[in-house]
Amino acid sequence: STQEENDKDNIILSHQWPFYGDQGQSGITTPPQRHIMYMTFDMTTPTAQTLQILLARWSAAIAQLVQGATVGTVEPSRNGSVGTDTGEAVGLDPSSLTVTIGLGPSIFTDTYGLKAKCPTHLRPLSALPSDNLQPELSGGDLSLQACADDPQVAYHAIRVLARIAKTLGAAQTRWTVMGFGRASAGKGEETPRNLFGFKDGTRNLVEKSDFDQHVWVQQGPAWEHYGSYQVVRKIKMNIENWDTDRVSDQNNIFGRHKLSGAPLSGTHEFDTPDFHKKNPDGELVIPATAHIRLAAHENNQGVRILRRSYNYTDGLNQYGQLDAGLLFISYQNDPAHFEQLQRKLGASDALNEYISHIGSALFFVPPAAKEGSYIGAELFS
Ligand SMILES: C=CC1=C(C)c2cc3[nH]c(cc4nc(cc5[nH]c(cc1n2)c(C)c5CCC(=O)O)C(CCC(=O)O)=C4C)c(C)c3C=C
Ligand SMILES: [Fe+2]
Repeated sequence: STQEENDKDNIILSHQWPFYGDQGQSGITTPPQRHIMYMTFDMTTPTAQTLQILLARWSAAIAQLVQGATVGTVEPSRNGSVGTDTGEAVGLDPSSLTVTIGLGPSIFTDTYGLKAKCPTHLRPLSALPSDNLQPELSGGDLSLQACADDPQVAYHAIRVLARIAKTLGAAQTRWTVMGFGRASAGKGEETPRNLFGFKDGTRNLVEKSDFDQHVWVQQGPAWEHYGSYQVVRKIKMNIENWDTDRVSDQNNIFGRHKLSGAPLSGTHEFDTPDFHKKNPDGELVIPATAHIRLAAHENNQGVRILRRSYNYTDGLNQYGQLDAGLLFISYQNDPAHFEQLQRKLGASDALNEYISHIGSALFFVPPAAKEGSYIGAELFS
């Protein structure tokens, strides 16, 4: 690659994103970093005050972490003391770290006196066709999405935040996924590939006007504005079977060409798909069951979602096959938008032969904290 490309890459890799702000939390419309450490938590306290302290401590810690700083002493001077920060990110730069906090439906119950504050559209996701969900990979009261260009920086962030939660007696870990090779592109980024070898994120949302229309909550109580709904699906991909399939068949499954990413109706990656085009035999060029036909906004009353997914691997399964897939994450201003798309995909997508949705959760991601405050502060006033 050219010197110019190297410079651009280095600038992106050493970036520092703000934690405090007036609009949405970082890690949503932020151009996807290379790695993710995603974790959910179950509350272990019935006390609203402990939840409040947890959100305040997490916020203060994240504000430090995104600057490449530790959350406290690594090597205390007093002999025999335990360090506050675990130390494995010392010497690594901020690496574009963002940590995004999500609140699950179960936070907004009488237990914490928060029933009346429940975000307008927050509730458990509906059961959807082709769901194969495992309870131990689903749900959670809180979520943390740490993304960074260095996996060790993302890992460290989650590790110290989980430790804070445990020390407070506030929350314990529930399920986690470590992901790599961002499977969606931000503005100006080249479209990356998922583990099926296809470009993923070609027709994703990248413009601010689209974020305002489809991603950020702009209605309802003022504190919800610039919040968003985070849908997470752990989707297992049957890689060995996929690899035995003819590429022409794979192209028909997505409705795009594998190498170029162009829609089957066009020649370049960013050509607009023509869903009406037929071949000389009168057959649809983008088949009726193609993934992009079923998911496109043109065929879904204009519904659009922001995808921010990552590839993951869990090593090998009990048969010695690759145990891997997509940690699908989407942001939208109403979870019903995701459900509308997945209801259709789950019923008819040709891709279903090769994938299985094994984990699922929904969280409300509150707006960013103002300097001096913390995420979710409005819940307690
Ligand atoms: C319910 C939402 C979606 C799920 C779940 C989903 C799973 C999934 N997708 C791929 C790979 C690709 N998806 C692509 C496009 C695409 N996918 C969704 C939604 C879901 N995908 C949308 C809304 C779109 C855009 C459709 C359009 O407007 O054209 C593509 C094509 C390239 C692109 O535009 O991103 C690929 C490839 C996998 C592998 C997967 C589950 C494992
Ligand atoms: Fe997709």
